[in-house]
Amino acid sequence: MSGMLTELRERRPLVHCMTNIVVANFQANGLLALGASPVMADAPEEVEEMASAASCTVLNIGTLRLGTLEAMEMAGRAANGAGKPVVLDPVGAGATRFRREAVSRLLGAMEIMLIRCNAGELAAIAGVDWQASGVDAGQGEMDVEAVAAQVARKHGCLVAVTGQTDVLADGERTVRISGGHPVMSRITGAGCLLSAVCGAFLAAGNDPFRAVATALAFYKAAGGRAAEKSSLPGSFLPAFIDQMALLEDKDLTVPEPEKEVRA
Ligand SMILES: Nc1ncnc2c1ncn2[C@@H]1O[C@H](COP(=O)(O)OP(=O)(O)O)[C@@H](O)[C@H]1O
Ligand SMILES: Cc1ncsc1CCOP(=O)(O)O
Ligand SMILES: [Mg+2]
Repeated sequence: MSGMLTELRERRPLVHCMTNIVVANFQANGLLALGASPVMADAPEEVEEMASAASCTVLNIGTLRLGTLEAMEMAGRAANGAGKPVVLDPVGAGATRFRREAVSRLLGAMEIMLIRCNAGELAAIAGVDWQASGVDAGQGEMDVEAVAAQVARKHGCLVAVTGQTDVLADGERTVRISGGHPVMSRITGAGCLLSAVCGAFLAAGNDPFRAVATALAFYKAAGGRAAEKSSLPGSFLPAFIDQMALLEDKDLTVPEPEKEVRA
């Protein structure tokens, strides 16, 4: 039986990204290195057609404008109608009122399969008091696993919260994925590309929880291996892209989920 990474490369999913102006090129190159096929498209005139044709749609609010928010709602509904997974990356959700309201509009307008965020963005979505810092995780106190599970239950989706250790929750089960390297937080777009990588794995796998856990493990492994070549941000970047192309199923360890104990 072939593994999920092999399956993904054979299927070469078309990943429709509605993304920010900072990371579009990095996201496209990372998806290509992984073995997926990226397409960036956010014009309202074409997003429904693109989202229906693509294998998944990834919505990223990093440099959102009102017109794009409306186009994202159209794309998300079209993806839902075509049975394709939608991933939301709520970049900087806690930074401004516009971003908070955009996230709640998107969550209300469509079925989102996965929210992939950092701790600060999770806090903003859950309404937990937090010191936001632009698009970075910021500072605060929160039981990440409990809050991720709560958000997953509320919105009926998977929630992946990344950082030194990643947490994936579906409201019933939780998995923690360690590894990677701190240099991953010193390049821009690591989270944005990961959200798109999760979309590619969701499109390739039949079990969404397992697909996202595998995507997180893949990304941690690529980051860890690249950091062995260079842990300086500039030279880490190309090494990271290379490792995404080089990794194989046998290099991945995907931990088993734990059942949530609820009061
Ligand atoms: N201190 C760290 N140590 C190891 N891996 C990290 C660290 N910080 C971030 N990562 C990894 O970097 C990737 C992007 O996560 P993160 O930095 O949380 O996203 P974002 O860029 O959206 O804030 C994830 O794979 C995460 O596991
Ligand atoms: C710096 C910046 N500003 C708006 S979007 C963006 C990129 C954020 O990327 P990531 O969340 O992956 O670090
Ligand atoms: Mg981010």
